[in-house]
Formats: sequence, C-alpha cells, structure tokens
Amino acid sequence: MRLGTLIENDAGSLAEKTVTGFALDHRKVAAGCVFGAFQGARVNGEDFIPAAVENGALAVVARAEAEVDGAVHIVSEEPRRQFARLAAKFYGPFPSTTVAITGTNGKTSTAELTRQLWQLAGHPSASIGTLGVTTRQGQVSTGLTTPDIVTFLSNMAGLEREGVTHASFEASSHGLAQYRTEGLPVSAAAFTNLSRDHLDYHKTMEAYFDAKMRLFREVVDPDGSVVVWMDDPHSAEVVAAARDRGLKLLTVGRGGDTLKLAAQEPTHLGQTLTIEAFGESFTVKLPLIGAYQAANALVSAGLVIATGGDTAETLGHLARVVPVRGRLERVALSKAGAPIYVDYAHTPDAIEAACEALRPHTNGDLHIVFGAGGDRDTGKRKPMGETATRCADKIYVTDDNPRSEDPARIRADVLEGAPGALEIGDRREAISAAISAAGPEDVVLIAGKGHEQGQIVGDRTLPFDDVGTAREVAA
Ligand SMILES: CC(=O)N[C@H]1[C@@H](OP(=O)(O)OP(=O)(O)OC[C@H]2O[C@@H](n3ccc(=O)[nH]c3=O)[C@H](O)[C@@H]2O)O[C@H](CO)[C@@H](O)[C@@H]1O[C@H](C)C(=O)N[C@@H](C)C(=O)N[C@H](CCC(=O)O)C(=O)O
Ligand SMILES: Nc1ncnc2c1ncn2[C@@H]1O[C@H](COP(=O)(O)OP(=O)(O)OP(=O)(O)O)[C@@H](O)[C@H]1O
Ligand SMILES: N[C@H](CCC[C@H](N)C(=O)O)C(=O)O
Ligand SMILES: [Mg+2]
Repeated sequence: MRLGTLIENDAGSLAEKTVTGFALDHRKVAAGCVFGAFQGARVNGEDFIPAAVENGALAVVARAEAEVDGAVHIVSEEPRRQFARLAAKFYGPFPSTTVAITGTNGKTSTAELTRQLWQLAGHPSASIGTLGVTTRQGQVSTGLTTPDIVTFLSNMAGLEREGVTHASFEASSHGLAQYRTEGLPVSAAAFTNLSRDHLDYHKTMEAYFDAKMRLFREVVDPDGSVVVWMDDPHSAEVVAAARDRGLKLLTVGRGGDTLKLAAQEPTHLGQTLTIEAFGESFTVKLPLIGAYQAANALVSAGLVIATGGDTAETLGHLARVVPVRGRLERVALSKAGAPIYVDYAHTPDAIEAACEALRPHTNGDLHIVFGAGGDRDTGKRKPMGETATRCADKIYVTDDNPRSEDPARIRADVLEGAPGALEIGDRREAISAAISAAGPEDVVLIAGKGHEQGQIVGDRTLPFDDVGTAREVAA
C-alpha cells in the first residue's frame, strides 16, 4: 500500500513510498514501517522516535508535542486510536462477523462458547483471548488476553485469509484503555459482569468500569448489537449506554427479556436450563457444570443470535458444547474417590462463583488450593482469602505467579483474609496435601491458573500445569 493511499493528503513527498508494516516497538521497525509512539505505563515511546526513523520508519503516529524528523509525522491527540485505524486499513480485510466480550470474569469462556456455537452452525470460526488464537484446528498462544494491536489485527487478517468468517475476541480493560482492539468493524459486544480486579492499573472501580464501557460507547459499530447479562449490579448502565447510541439490545439472564433464564437445575455432569425466548419455552441440557457457565452460555447464544443465528437452532446447539480448558475442568479422581477440578478463578468474585458451582456436587468438604498473582492488584488478595473462608471448608494458600514479588508476602496478604488456612508455598505440595486429605465425599478445587502452562517466578517461567500436576499426584 502507498503511504499516500493510507493517509491521503498528508504524505507530502513520501506519498509514493510503500508502507511495509506497522510497529509499536522501535526494535521491530523495518524499512517502510509506520511507527506508533505512545506514552506507556513504563516508558514514553516518543523517546524512541529517532531510533525508529533510523531503522527506516516512513511515518510516525504521535502527539503534536512529539518531535519527528526524517519521517511523516501523523499528528493525533489519541495516537493509539489513530494508529489502530490506520493499521486496520493496512491489514484488512477481516472476518466478516466479529464480536467482542468484556467483563471481569467470563470473557474467555464466552468467547470460546461463541466460537463453538458458530462452528456448530457451520461457520468457520475463531476466537482470540487468554487461551490464544483458537480455531477448529487448534490453539496458538499470544501471551496476553487482548494482544497488542499489531498482533491482533494481523491475526484477524490471517484468520480471514484462512477462510474464517466469524471471530469472537476478549476485550480486556487494559486492551480497551490502550486501544488494542480497534479499527475493525465489531458487529456485537457483550457484557458479562463487573467486580474487583486490576485496580493496580485503573486505580478506581469507576475508571475500571469506564475502560470497559468504551466497548459499548465507542467500539461497537453504530448499527451493531449489545448483549447484556442482566443479573449484575452494573448491567443497567450498559443497557443505558446501548440505548443512548440506539444500538440493538439483547438482554439475557434471570432479569433478561431476549433469553430469559426461567429455571436452572444442576445435574451430575451439567445442568438443565429452561429458557424463555420470543414467546416460547426451551429446555436445554447444558453439558457444563456451574451456574456461572450457564451465564456465559446464554451470553454466547445472545451473540450468535445477534449476528444472525436462529434462536431455536442456537439454543439446541448448547447441548453440544464442550468444556472450556481450565474452567471447572474435572481432571482426575483421587484414590479416595474425590473429584478434582481446575478453575481459573483469580478474583474474589470468581472464587465465590467456582465454589458455588461445586457445592451442589459436594456431599462432604470443599477443599480449595489457591494463591494470588504478583505484580497485580494487591487489594484483591485479602478479599480472595475472605471469600474462600466463607465459601469453602478446607483452605490451602499457595503460590500463583509471584512474578517480581516475594511469594511469602503475597501469601501473607491472602492469609489476612483466611487466618485458618494451611500455608504451603510450593504449589505442587499444596495440591498434593489437598488431594491426600480429601475424603470420598469431598471435592478439591485448584484455583487461579486454569489452562496456564507455566509459573512466573521473577523473570523466569518455570513449567507448571495444574491439570498435569493434579493427575500425577492423584495417580
Ligand atoms: C500495563 C500494560 O498493559 N502494559 C502493556 C502495554 O505496555 P505500554 O504501552 O504501557 O508500554 P511501555 O512498556 O510503557 O512502552 C511504551 C511504548 O514504548 C514502546 N517501546 C518500549 C521500549 C523500547 O525499547 N522501545 C519502544 O518502542 C513500547 O512498544 C510501547 O508502545 O502494551 C504492551 C504492548 O501492547 C503490552 O505488552 C504491555 O503488557 C504488559 C506486558 C502486561 O503485563 N500487561 C497485562 C497487565 C495485561 O495487559 N493484561 C490484560 C488483562 C488480563 C485479563 O484480565 O484478562 C490483557 O489483556 O492481557
Ligand atoms: N459469568 C461468570 N460469573 C462469575 N464468575 C465467572 C463467570 N465466568 C467465569 N467466572 C470465573 O472466572 C474465572 C475465569 O473465567 P474466564 O477465563 O472465562 O474469565 P475471563 O474474564 O476471561 O478472565 P481473564 O480476565 O483472566 O481473562 C473462571 O474460572 C470462574 O472461576
Ligand atoms: N489475565 C489475568 C490473569 C491472572 C491469572 C493469575 N494466574 C495471575 O497470574 O494473577 C491477569 O493478567 O491479571
Ligand atoms: Mg480471559
């Protein structure tokens, strides 16, 4: 693509030069790249403009205050947003139907269930989120929930070239605040719930919620749809934002109108849902346990219906979905006969949701093994301990991903909310202790790391997998 085509009248004498790519990091700039110079959380990208030009940058997207010599200065007061728009023009086309999901918990599950429902309806589909890029063929990790904008758009374009027509993606609050998922058309957006997380970055709950609300206020297409899980204290604000913009609204849940959850009955390996929709009543045998997965399943069905799916067919397909990796995944049975589950709960609300999901399947005690991640919201640690104390019977506080922090300090923060808990720093030992202690009527929940394949200690990632560890220990 010519620079003159990309930025129309602003390219000056460089209009005929060919744009070869986009880069956020000056070290990734090659000749012909457009460099985005952003003020980050750690450093100011504007300091790297001379080095980016040296490496061959043709144009630099930056604030007016930044100095650009030797390349076209594309001035913007919101450089990340402008960069995303231009990058989308360069990388497109994208899958014709894309939908985004935000919320504190449930994004990965909803994105993945949406992909499965589309696939069951015959659409070549993909999802992008915490699990990586998932298609029918498999999964490739990107390292972040919402990857950087260049990775995001180039992956979306790659999916389109492979024939994918439908793609769902997770819009994390960091991703939304940093315009990491902009530029491409978004047909529908969904809200799952809001509770405490990431206050290290956003500082207040208001700022955190505002970051998420950008999805509805700015990102979803003007003729798009919004799907709202209605049984959350913040749902009404999402509904109001959708109405303000005249977006189509689909409400789901006990308080929903489009897909009303009229009844929910746990069964041995799943649950039976009664859903009222468009004047009819549907019975769905969902093969996933846990009230929370019913919420995610209904939001997914809402997204599929919002993007043209038939209601009866979509609800019918819910009986055929498969569990999402590391989300209430039943991984082994202990020698004593206690089922062992792995779940990604890493917030107070998620711990409560995971414990509540397993309670109907527990005749004896519920054992929970968990810790908290380092370099993340420290204020959630004590409430995580308190929630576990309230919702489980036997608590083992261990290490999650300590990152740069002292693991003992993190455990002490969690233990403040769970004074009666056993403290076992080594995660394998903690898992082993819980599995050995559990009786035949008990259930073991290993929370916090779900699908993760490593434990981040300092700047090293040591191989670690809750599922594999539980199976080895239980064998
Ligand atoms: C706090 C945060 O979100 N940081 C992310 C953000 O960095 P930033 O823009 O603040 O970057 P910075 O490091 O200060 O640098 C500023 C700019 O200078 C550039 N730079 C920097 C150094 C250099 O030598 N040359 C150079 O050009 C950088 O590319 C950047 O554009 O943008 C980077 C690229 O897009 C991300 O890799 C980085 O993620 C860090 C590693 C991270 O840990 N992020 C986590 C907290 C995160 O984003 N998590 C969310 C939510 C998880 C969930 O709840 O699901 C996620 O979506 O994964
Ligand atoms: N709808 C929900 N309501 C409450 N808790 C939920 C819900 N969905 C999932 N959870 C809990 O949150 C955990 C994470 O779920 P999931 O990975 O789907 O969320 P996420 O929003 O993608 O998380 P992350 O922000 O880490 O990417 C689950 O393992 C479960 O404990
Ligand atoms: N996307 C979340 C995942 C947290 C998972 C947990 N295992 C941890 O490391 O805190 C985050 O980056 O905050
Ligand atoms: Mg996720």
